[in-house]
Amino acid sequence: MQILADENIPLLDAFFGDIGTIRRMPGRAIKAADVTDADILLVRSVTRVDADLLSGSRVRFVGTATIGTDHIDESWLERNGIGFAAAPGSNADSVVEYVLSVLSVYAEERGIEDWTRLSVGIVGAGNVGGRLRQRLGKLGFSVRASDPPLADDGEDGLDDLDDVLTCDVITLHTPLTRTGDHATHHLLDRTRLATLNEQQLLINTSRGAVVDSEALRERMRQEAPPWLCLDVWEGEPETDPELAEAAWLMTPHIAGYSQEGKIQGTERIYQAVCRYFGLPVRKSSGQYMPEPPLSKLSFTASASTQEAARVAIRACYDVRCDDARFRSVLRRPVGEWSTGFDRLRQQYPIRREFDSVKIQLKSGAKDLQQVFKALGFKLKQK
Ligand SMILES: NC(=O)c1ccc[n+]([C@@H]2O[C@H](COP(=O)([O-])OP(=O)(O)OC[C@H]3O[C@@H](n4cnc5c(N)ncnc54)[C@H](O)[C@@H]3O)[C@@H](O)[C@H]2O)c1
Ligand SMILES: O=C(O)[C@H](O)[C@H](O)COP(=O)(O)O
Repeated sequence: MQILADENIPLLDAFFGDIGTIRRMPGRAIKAADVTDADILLVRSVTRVDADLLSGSRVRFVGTATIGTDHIDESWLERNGIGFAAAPGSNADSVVEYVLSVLSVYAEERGIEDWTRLSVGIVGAGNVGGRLRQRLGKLGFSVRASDPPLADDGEDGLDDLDDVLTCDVITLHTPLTRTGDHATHHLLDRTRLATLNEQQLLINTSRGAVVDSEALRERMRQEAPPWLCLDVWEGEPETDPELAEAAWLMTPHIAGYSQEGKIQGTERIYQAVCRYFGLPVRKSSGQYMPEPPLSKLSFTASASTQEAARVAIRACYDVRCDDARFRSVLRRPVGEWSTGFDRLRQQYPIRREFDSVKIQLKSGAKDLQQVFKALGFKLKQK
C-alpha cells in the first residue's frame, strides 16, 4: 500500500513501516497531485482534506493524528466511502497541563498567594475541558463549565456561557464548528468580549476562530482589557501583530505537543488503519515512549503545598519558555513570522507529561500527597 504522510507525524516507520511504503511531505504542501497514487493519507491539522484534495485519487482511508477535525470534510469522506479516523483524547492531558502551567504563572504574576482562590470557567467540557475540570476540582478551585451539547444529552452540573464568562479565568476547549445549534465559530464575539475586564484572564487553546479576532483586537485596545493567553490564532501560521503585542502569554499552537500526546496521536491512527484494513494491531505507544529526561522530584516536609506544586509543574512544563521562543521569532521581520511559527512546532523540544515524573515525599505529608495526586503526578513514599 502507498501511504502519504505529514512529515511531522512522529514514529511513522515504527508504526506504519510494515503496512506500506511511506512518502513524507510537509503537511501544508500536500496537494491533489501528491495524493493521486496514495491508498492511505495521514495528516495533522495543517492539511485541508476535502473534495479539492481527494477527488480523483485512490485514497481509501484518511487518518488525522489530532483531536481537532475542523480541517477535514468528514461528510464528503463518508459520502465517498473513504474511511476516516482522528485521535480523540490523544493530547488532552498535554493541553490540561499547559493550562495548569499558565494558571500557576498567572497567580504568581498577580500576587495571588493561593491559586485555588481563582475561579475557573471552562467552555467545552469534553476530553480536555472535562479532565481540566476534574483536576481543578480535586485541587479545590471553584470551577464552572458550559457545554450545551452535553447539557442537551442530559449531563448535570453545567452552567450558561454567560455565567462562565464571569469567572476569574476563562479557558476555551470547544471544537471549531461552523454549523449546527451550538456552532463555535466566533463564539466569543464582540458582545461577549465586552463583558471581560482587567481582573480576568482569557486562555484560548481550542482553535483561533472560536474567538472573533477582529473583535478581540478592538477589546484589547479599549479600557481595562482582560489578560490574554493565546496558543491558537485565527489564520495561523500567520500571527496577528496587534494580538501578539496585546497578549500576556503567546505560544505557536503547541499546547498539545507533549511527547505522549504526539506519540499517542500516531498510535490512534495506526490502530484505526489496522481496524479498517483488517490487520493485527502489533504496536503500542508504550513501546516507543523514551525515558523522560526528568524522572523524579523529591520534597521535604518543609515544602509548602503552593511552592511544591509550582516547582513540580514548572520542572515538567514552564509555558514561559514557549512564550519566549515565540517572542524571539516575532522580533524578526513580519515576513518571516509564519515560517518561524512552523519551525518552532517542527523543532519542538521534548516535553513530558506530569505522570512521567515520580514525586517523592516524606510519609505523612498528606496535603502534599493530595495536591500532587490531583495535579496528575505519580507518588513515591520515602
Ligand atoms: N492547542 C492545541 O494544541 C490543541 C490540542 C488538542 C485539542 N485542541 C482543540 O481543542 C478542542 C477540544 O478538544 P477535546 O479533546 O476536549 O474535544 P472533545 O470533542 O472531547 O470536547 C469538546 C467539547 O466541546 C463541547 N462543545 C461543542 N460546542 C460547544 C459550545 N458551543 N459551547 C460549549 N461547548 C461546546 C462538546 O460538546 C464537547 O464536550 C479540539 O477540537 C481541538 O480543536 C487544541
Ligand atoms: O487538535 C489537536 O490535536 C491539536 O490542535 C494538535 O496539537 C495540533 O497539532 P498539529 O496537527 O497542528 O501539529
